[in-house]
Amino acid sequence: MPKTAYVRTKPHLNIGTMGHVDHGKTTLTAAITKVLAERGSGTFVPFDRIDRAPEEAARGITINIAHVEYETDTRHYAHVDMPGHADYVKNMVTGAAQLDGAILVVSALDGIMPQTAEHVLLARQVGVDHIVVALNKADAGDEELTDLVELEVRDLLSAHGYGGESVPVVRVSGLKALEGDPRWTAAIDALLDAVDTYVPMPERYIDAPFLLPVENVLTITGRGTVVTGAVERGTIRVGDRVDVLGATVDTVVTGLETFGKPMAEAQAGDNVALLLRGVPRDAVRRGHIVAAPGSVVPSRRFSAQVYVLSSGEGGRSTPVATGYRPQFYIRTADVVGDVDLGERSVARPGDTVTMTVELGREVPLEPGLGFAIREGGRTVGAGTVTSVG
Ligand SMILES: Nc1nc2c(ncn2[C@@H]2O[C@H](COP(=O)(O)OP(=O)(O)OP(=O)(O)O)[C@@H](O)[C@H]2O)c(=O)[nH]1
Ligand SMILES: [Mg+2]
Repeated sequence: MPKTAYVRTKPHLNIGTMGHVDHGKTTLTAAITKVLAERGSGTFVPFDRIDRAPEEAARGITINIAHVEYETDTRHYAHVDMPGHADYVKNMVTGAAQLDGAILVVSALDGIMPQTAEHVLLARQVGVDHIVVALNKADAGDEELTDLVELEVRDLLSAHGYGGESVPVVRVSGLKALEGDPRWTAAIDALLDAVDTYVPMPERYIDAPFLLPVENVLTITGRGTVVTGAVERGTIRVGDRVDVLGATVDTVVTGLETFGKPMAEAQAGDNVALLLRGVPRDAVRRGHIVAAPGSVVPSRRFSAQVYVLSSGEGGRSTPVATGYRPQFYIRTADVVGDVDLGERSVARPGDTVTMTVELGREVPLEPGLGFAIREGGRTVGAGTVTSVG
């Protein structure tokens, strides 16, 4: 049976749930899909379908299972549920998830915990400009305590430049909404209204040459290799030629889908799967870039402005010096790089410094591109490319 095509009737945005382990991100994600499915504008995705490794669900030409899609009255959303897992935090810090807004989930029972603060800090650094707060587990929380947690969250957001007084804070219960309790399904509606109205539609660079950072690679027997990811800029159609940088091949897009539905044209902001003609499965990896032919030139050397996280923010407790060799997370790529701090030669935690970096391999770079610096599984710095070469 032919699949129903994706029809673009509403603006598309990418959002996600973030927050401390066990505060209820996945339960809330499932509850959102359930409430919207009952409204007739989406498919219910149960908890155990969201909360499993992408590899296990890599079936057909489809999107990374960490994403779910749904529609409100005014918008189409791709929603990525970010477990406290380091790999997903990594997606967030490199901007691979390309979040236009985020739902910060805070348990009303526990209040702000270390990852609540870490995620707010990272969101700020990667340019997520709008956060809506879900004070979850409000069914089990004491009202006065919940008021205190709300104050605490608003303060945290203000401290990171989010204007805590004006950020919508909605008291929800993912668990009770999943059970169909009308008081709490109404709270999910209120949360979605807050997202619809508070997170503005971002500018999309639809006219720029096509670029997609590869997040995941799959094989479909008999059809070929599929890459998935969010389109960073431009548009693409079946039959278009593309370069795969990293794999250094040129090929043709022979299939195009979003959330399992074929589409005629994908554009900046869309989460898509591209079927590539004649590209061997092991030639393409996460971190490679699919781009309009000749539109980007990869390089190894760049200068950047970098903020070195303080130990209180989860960063290092000791300075870094010229010769430091951490991992650079640039788009979906993870590349080792040699740091040169020039005359300054050392940078202490909490400092903002300029540096030049020599990467271990070439990647497409451009001024303004954000990246994270990680070492031993934790984020130690965040920066922006200022010049290339
Ligand atoms: N009382 C109550 N419990 C909840 C609610 N939402 C989630 N829980 C419980 O909290 C626990 C954690 O929920 P998850 O949804 O797995 O939390 P998470 O934030 O996705 O956790 P990680 O992905 O591991 O970071 C589970 O036992 C849920 O049943 C809620 O609204 N009320
Ligand atoms: Mg979870």
